[in-house]
Amino acid sequence: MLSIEQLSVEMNGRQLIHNVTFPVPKGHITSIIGESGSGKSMTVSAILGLLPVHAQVWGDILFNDKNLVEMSPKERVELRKKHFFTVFQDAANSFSPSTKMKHQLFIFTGHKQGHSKMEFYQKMRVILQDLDLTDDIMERYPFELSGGMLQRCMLACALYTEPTLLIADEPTSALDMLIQKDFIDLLKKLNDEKGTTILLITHDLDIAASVAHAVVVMKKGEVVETGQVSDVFDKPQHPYTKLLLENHF
Ligand SMILES: Nc1ncnc2c1ncn2[C@@H]1O[C@H](COP(=O)(O)OP(=O)(O)OP(=O)(O)O)[C@@H](O)[C@H]1O
Repeated sequence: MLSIEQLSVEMNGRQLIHNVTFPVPKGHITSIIGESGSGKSMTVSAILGLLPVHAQVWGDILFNDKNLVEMSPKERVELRKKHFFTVFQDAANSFSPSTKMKHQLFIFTGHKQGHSKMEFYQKMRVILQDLDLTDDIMERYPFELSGGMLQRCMLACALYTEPTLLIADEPTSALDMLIQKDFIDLLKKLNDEKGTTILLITHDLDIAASVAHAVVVMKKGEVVETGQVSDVFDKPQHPYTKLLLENHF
């Protein structure tokens, strides 16, 4: 599905990502973990083609055997629209404050897929219900909804569009503990029921342990360890992973 190979990123003469290699297998949840500044978000920006124009990138980002690094910006936007869906830390920033949710949800989903408004309403209503969101949120503005509700709206878009790859970058960091668990359960459900491949970026080891199949441990722009969650968490090999786990559990 997605394979990151020998990826390096340099900005302003500083190498921020060093020869990063890891797979994101189809149908699995892969979690990138590591402390703040370890390069998790930078790696995601490289995958999404959202690095600043002055960034230099080496290596390969292979998606279904196509190398994203070699694509034109236009081809990358097309591929991203068609196959990827991204949930960021603060959903409030993903929605425009002055537009009702129904218009924004339509733009993120039905419009992208060429559906009529009627088709969109029919499909979205069922999805919202499934996520314990009532219809009336469609008539609300983002500021009238809680952070948890907005994150669920983002997931509703993912459920609607059924992306090949869902990238969730610290999706629960802005949510309180109880809602975090609900959201993670929903991610798990999306993976279990739809087989959606998920790349989950989190600094929260409990979350990675509870939901991911595989983990990628990053430190200072490098991958220090990768493997199945049970292997890495039960028998960490790298001293940095051991330290992370010791300081956590
Ligand atoms: N736009 C930028 N220009 C230059 N350096 C940057 C930029 N964004 C991030 N960095 C640097 O790149 C390195 C990796 O940062 P990154 O944001 O990827 O870390 P992270 O693991 O996602 O951390 P966090 O969990 O705090 O978001 C850090 O040293 C950071 O200071």
